[in-house]
Amino acid sequence: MPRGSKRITTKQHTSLKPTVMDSINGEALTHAESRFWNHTFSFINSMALKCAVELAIPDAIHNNGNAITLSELSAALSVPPSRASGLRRLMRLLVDSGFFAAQRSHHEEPDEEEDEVTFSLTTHSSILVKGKSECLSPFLALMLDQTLLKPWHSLGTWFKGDEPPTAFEVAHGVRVWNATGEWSEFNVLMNEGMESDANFTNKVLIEGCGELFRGLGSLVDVGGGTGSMARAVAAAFPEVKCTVFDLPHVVETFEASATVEAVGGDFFKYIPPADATLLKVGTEYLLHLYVVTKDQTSHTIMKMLRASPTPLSW
Ligand SMILES: C[S@@+](CC[C@H](N)C(=O)[O-])C[C@H]1O[C@@H](n2cnc3c(N)ncnc32)[C@H](O)[C@@H]1O
Repeated sequence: MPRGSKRITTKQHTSLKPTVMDSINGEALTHAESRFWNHTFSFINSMALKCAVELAIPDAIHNNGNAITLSELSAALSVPPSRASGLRRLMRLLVDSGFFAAQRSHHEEPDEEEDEVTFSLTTHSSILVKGKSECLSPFLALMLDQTLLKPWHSLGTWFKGDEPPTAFEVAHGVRVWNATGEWSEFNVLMNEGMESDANFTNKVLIEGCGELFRGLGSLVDVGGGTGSMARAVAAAFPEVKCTVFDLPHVVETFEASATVEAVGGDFFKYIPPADATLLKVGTEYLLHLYVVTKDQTSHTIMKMLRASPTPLSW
């Protein structure tokens, strides 16, 4: 025994207070391990979906009449034969998570041994087909882009200091809304991602609160991004003059119309006056959509339960 070290006798050992570990039986340990594995590798689900969107798999299935075999898919995506088994595994994973459906069909050829699987879209993947107004692919591309994933790797460091205020700044040395101003590709990714998300909430906004907008002369959407919501309000209520208010680099390419214009500025310093102010705010688990009318009454249009990464990482 090395000098200085102390032998722990059986007696000493058994006299130690029982720990949680002592009381975990084999079955519970197996559960704990499988929970641990599932949690540790849950990023695979996000990355597999990201890959499917990058390869445009939902579009390939849609363009093929919503039924495609693996070999047809490989051909449509120009995936070389050496990657065919990888593509099969990717599809299997996404079938498991409900993004695609798989149906086996028996070949009529007698020498064909394997059943061929036909993949089709499910409701979950139908919202990833590009070209439709309700398509969340740009949102996924934004949220799973390296720029927004890097802050998650800095979360531990962020917790250990008071500064800077966000994990995004720990990772990149700049605030997220300054980054969109400095990195043009990230600005496009952000604006397209946010717009695709807004296209989803527009319907609720228009159908859910028509009465609120009736009689208004003007409305300003604060942090309105590319103006998807303002345009939706203006289309449904042409008598409401809508202003999109956002940072100058976000609205610089905005195409104004008779009822929608854009103003660039910093909402901490100034907000253009209007009969009503529209604000979309995300918290940890809720998306809030507010309209504040001239008499300072705040109307909550929508509260949608959904997880948001912003309070932790941006
Ligand atoms: C999370 S995005 C929401 C965009 C849009 N409202 C939507 O729902 O899709 C937040 C928006 O606020 C804008 N923003 C951030 N800081 C701002 C500031 N200080 N002044 C004006 N706009 C700002 C960003 O450029 C971005 O477009």
